[in-house]
Amino acid sequence: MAIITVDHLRKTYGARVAVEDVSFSVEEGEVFGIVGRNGAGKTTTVECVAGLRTPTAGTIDLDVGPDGGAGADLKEQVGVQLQECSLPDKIRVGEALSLYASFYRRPADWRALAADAGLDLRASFATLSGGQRQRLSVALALVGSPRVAILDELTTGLDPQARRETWELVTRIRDRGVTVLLVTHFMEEVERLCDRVAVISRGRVRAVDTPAGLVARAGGEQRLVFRTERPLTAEQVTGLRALPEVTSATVEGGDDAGEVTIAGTGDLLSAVTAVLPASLMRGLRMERTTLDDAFLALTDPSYGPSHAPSQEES
Ligand SMILES: Nc1ncnc2c1ncn2[C@@H]1O[C@H](COP(=O)(O)OP(=O)(O)OP(=O)(O)O)[C@@H](O)[C@H]1O
Repeated sequence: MAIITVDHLRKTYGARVAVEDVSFSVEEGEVFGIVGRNGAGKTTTVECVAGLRTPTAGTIDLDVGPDGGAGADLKEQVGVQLQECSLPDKIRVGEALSLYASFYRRPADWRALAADAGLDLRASFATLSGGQRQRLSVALALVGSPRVAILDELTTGLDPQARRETWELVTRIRDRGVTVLLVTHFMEEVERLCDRVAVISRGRVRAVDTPAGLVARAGGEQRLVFRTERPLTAEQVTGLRALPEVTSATVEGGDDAGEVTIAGTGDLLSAVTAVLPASLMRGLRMERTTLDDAFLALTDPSYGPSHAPSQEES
């Protein structure tokens, strides 16, 4: 069942079109990723979903409460962690959480949230590391017991250990049944956390799929690259190209130094070694299409931070 349905969302800031035409739906209980280059319109999209910005056109349906996710109910049912978590330096973790809890009719057990996020209730905000601040911002987003958590660029700037701890926290949130809308730049994060993902480029959705589905769309191909001691014979090349697993076989140079690249699908290595003994191959390596390749193929490199606005509008 879809808990969020975004239909032909458009958002402009004055003459600037931040989101041109975005549609997707998020199923209850999934981690749904929004990925795109800088300035693609990700934050604007999730801010519209959170009710923090008013769409210029299009609709957003949230199936989160008896009144369809409007007004006070929306604020209670959607927890938001936006890019920067900023609190007064001297406020303690426990004070921040209990203050936020007081805003809600049905607050979560904030002590348990802090424990789950590995936070010391007595620590002041100024003393927290980047990872601890991000985990505090997630705990603050969850303090109203929302059914949907929106997490925007949660792990940007974190070291690998802090990033992993934050990923584990997101996994636990999902395991508790909270639907997660996750904005990210990191394909590794998408692979680890997201059930499905929308790729946004220039304010439009280019694809909505599982991470594996996106890789498959980009070809999902494997490449075997190696050199041979002796040049391949014409029969060997013809035999390789005739294999059903092989989509192309190219030989560069054609002499002893020639590099052979065989692209294909399925059990490519077994198929190729049945025609060409592995003992003939030198420096064999296998390359695969990655989620990074898929992301780059789906997004437009000419759009980026250089399109930043000269002034803030709302
Ligand atoms: N308040 C605003 N006023 C004017 N323009 C804005 C405003 N907020 C965003 N924009 C512009 O709208 C476009 C989309 O911005 P948005 O922040 O949604 O992109 P993003 O994909 O989240 O980017 P990033 O990954 O850099 O955070 C950009 O060109 C941005 O400069």
